[in-house]
Amino acid sequence: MVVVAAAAPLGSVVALGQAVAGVARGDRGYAVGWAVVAGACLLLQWLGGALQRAAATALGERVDALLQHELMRAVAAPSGVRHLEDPATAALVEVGRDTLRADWARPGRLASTIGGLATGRIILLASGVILAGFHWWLGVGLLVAGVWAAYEDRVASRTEAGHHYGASESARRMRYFNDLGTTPPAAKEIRLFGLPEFVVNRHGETWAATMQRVLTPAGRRPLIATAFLGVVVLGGIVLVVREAVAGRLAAGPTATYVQTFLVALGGIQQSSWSGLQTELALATLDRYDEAMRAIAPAAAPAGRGSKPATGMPQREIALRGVSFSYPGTSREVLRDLDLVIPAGQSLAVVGANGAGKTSLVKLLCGLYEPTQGSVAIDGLDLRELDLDDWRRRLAVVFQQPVRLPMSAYSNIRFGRADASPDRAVDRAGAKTVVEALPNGWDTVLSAEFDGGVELSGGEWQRLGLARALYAVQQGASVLVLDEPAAHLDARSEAELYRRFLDLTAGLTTILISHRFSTVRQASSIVVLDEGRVIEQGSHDALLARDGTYAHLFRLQAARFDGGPA
Ligand SMILES: Nc1ncnc2c1ncn2[C@@H]1O[C@H](COP(=O)(O)OP(=O)(O)OP(=O)(O)O)[C@@H](O)[C@H]1O
Repeated sequence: MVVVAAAAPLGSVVALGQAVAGVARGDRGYAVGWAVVAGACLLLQWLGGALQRAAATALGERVDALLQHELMRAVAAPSGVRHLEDPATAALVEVGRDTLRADWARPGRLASTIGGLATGRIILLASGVILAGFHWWLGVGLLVAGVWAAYEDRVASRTEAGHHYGASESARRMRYFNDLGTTPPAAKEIRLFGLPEFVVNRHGETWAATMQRVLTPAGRRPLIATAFLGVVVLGGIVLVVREAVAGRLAAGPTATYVQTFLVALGGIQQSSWSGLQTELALATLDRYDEAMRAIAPAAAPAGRGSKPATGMPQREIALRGVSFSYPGTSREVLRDLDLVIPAGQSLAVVGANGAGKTSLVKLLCGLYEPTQGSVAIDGLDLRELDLDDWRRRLAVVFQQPVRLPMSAYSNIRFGRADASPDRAVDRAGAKTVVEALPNGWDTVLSAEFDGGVELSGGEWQRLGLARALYAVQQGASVLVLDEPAAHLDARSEAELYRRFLDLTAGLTTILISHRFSTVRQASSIVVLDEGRVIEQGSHDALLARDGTYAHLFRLQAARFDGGPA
């Protein structure tokens, strides 16, 4: 198709030259015949172009989708989330992901840009050969001018691609301000705090700063190359016309040579545009490779375990000497922490904001590994266990349960085997939520989709609890509840407390909560302070000890009773 795309315009030039020669000679048949050939060439050029575009689009879309999938797979492969929080890797992944979507830099464009580049180059070469038939040095001159212009274009394109990536940090900031100003999540606060103007201005300032770098003035060399090309083309045309006027060149070849200059210019322009797009797409591929290389080590950490976690925990979950810092930070959020959670019992974890409660749960789920010490299940280090198998034993409700923009049923089932969700929903107190959905279990839980609905924070939390109880129904035996009542209304919260022992019976339960009315029902309670266990015992034992727990408990009780307990 590339050859057709290049040959057709040149064929029409030669054919038109012959047609003009026929007209000059008064040979009607000859002229009409070649005019038809020229028309056929132009038609072929149009048809070839359309086919080439269609094929390139189909191929390009496939290439882009494949790259997207590979990137998603690579990002999802690591069993932990550490790689997503390393700023350098996260930035690379984001650049890779964004540019795979950005129309101007999609690698799939290579399918058409390489074709355009090749077509332009063939046209230039063939034009040089045709013009060499007039004067060999004119053909060579055109080739030299075209190659030089193409080279300068390529250098400029590379610089431009570099600028685009160099500016990716500010591009991200621009998108952030754009989202702040135009999407629902921030809309309320932005207006209430009188910030719309501020957001628009910050977007504008970031744009101006970015453009200052991107739109650098062209150097002198590209200008000289363009001027040289102009001299060759204009000078060549003048020369051809002068020879014709002097009677040394017939009408046919005159028409052919003049048109050849114009077709050659079109070819150079096509190479130039396709070259820029090619450089941008290649730069995206470079970034993509870099991102894939950066994630690769996280996907296969040395010595990842494979021992089955079937039936675990039978005895206990034990954290021994555990210290932990988040990637890229030096602050220890857990410090030399020792904690044993007996199987089949409930443990409540309390402590001030930022004490490390959720971080402890993340270690338990194997989302991060301790910086020091170990998390062991029935005496086996978590690093030796098959993590997927261990996670099937867990039913976790995080503070903000993930909200899938899918059916209510998918939100409950969440990767587990098919079964009736009714019992789990009933036990979680989420029955009224599901009953109110317009399409029942099939209702999509996002207003962004047709027929979808938006749930409140409390309704999502009840579904989150139902999701966890469904997982228990499917074989999970460790229930982790991180602030399960934070968004619940007073009645739902009271109901949850009332049924806490029923919901957690026989399960190893870890409950994180600031609400002492739930906490007190756990078999054992630990108080965390700055990443350490400072108190542990039953509710009564901790009250009798009259330490931090007793103090916090009385403080909360006083709020409800209207005076100190
Ligand atoms: N992804 C993260 N990267 C860096 N630091 C983090 C990250 N997540 C949490 N932290 C820090 O770790 C500390 C402990 O956080 P954690 O979420 O474990 O506290 P918490 O006890 O659950 O608090 P809360 O009661 O407010 O939920 C906090 O100081 C927090 O800033």
